[in-house]
Amino acid sequence: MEVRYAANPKDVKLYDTRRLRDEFLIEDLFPSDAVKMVYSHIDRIIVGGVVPATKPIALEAGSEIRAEYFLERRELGVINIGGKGTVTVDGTAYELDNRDGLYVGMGAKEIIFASADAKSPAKFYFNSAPAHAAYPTVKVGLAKARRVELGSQAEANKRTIYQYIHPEVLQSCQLVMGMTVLEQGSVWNTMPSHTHDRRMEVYLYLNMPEDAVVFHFMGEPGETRHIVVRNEQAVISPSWSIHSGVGTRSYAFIWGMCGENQTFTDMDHIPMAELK
Ligand SMILES: O=C(O)C(=O)C[C@H](O)C(=O)CO
Ligand SMILES: [Zn+2]
Repeated sequence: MEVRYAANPKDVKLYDTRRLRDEFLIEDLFPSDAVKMVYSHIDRIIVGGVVPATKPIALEAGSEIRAEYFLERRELGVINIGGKGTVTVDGTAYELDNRDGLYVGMGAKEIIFASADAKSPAKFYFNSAPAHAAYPTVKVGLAKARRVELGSQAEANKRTIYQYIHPEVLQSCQLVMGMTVLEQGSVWNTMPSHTHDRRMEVYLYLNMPEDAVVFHFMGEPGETRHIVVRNEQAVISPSWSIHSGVGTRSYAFIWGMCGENQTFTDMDHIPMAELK
C-alpha cells in the first residue's frame, strides 16, 4: 500500500508540476491480477483498484492499517468500471455489471474479487474510510442510484450525477460515493466550483480515449493549479481545495468523499470572480 501524507495549502501553492502530481495524482490504479491501494492521511481514505484478470483476488489488510482484516475498522464502496464480475463478501456473491456499485459494511472479513470472463475482466475501483458502526452490505446498480441532472449545453457542462452511497440510498458511516457522466459535447465538471471544508474528495476520471486529457483544477480558489489527468487516473482533493475539470472531450468520473459529514449539498460555492 502506498502511503501519502496530508497537505497544507500554504505549502501546496509553492509546489511545481512534479510535486503536485506526486502528492495528488494516482496514475497506475489498475495493474492486472493485483490490488493497488493508496492510503491518504487526508481523512484516512484508501483509494484502490483491482483487476482480477486470470484469478480471483482477495482484499488483504496489509501491515499499514494494523488490522486483522481490511474491514475490521473500515467500510468500503466499490464500482465496477470493467466487464462483468463478482465481489464475494463472507461467502455471499454480488454480481456487478459495468457501472454497478456495492457498499460493504464494517466487519465483513473476507472480500474476494473475480471476473466473469477473463477476456473482458472486471475492473473494480474502490474507496474505503474508517467506520464506527456495521451497516448492511448493499448492491447499488446504476438504476438504484439517486439521479441528479445538472448543467446545460450552452455552458458545456450537461451531466448526470448518480449517487450510489448517499444517505437517501443506503446507510454508511462517512463514505459518500457516486459517478458523474457528462453528455457528449459537454466537457466541464463542477464549474462553478466549490469546496467543502468538512469533507475531502477523490475523483477517478474514466471513459476517455488514450489521447484525451482532463485539465483538473485544484487549490484554494485564489491560488488554482492544474493537473493533467488521463483515463482511469485519480486525483486526491484536500477539503480546502476546489476540484473541477475540463476535458478535451466528454468523460465520466467517480467521486468519493469522507470526513465530518455526509451532506452532499454542504458545499461552499465559489463565485467566479474569486477564482485566480
Ligand atoms: O459534476 C459535478 O458537479 C459533480 O459530480 C460534483 C461532485 O459530485 C462533488 O464535487 C461533490 O462534492
Ligand atoms: Zn465536491
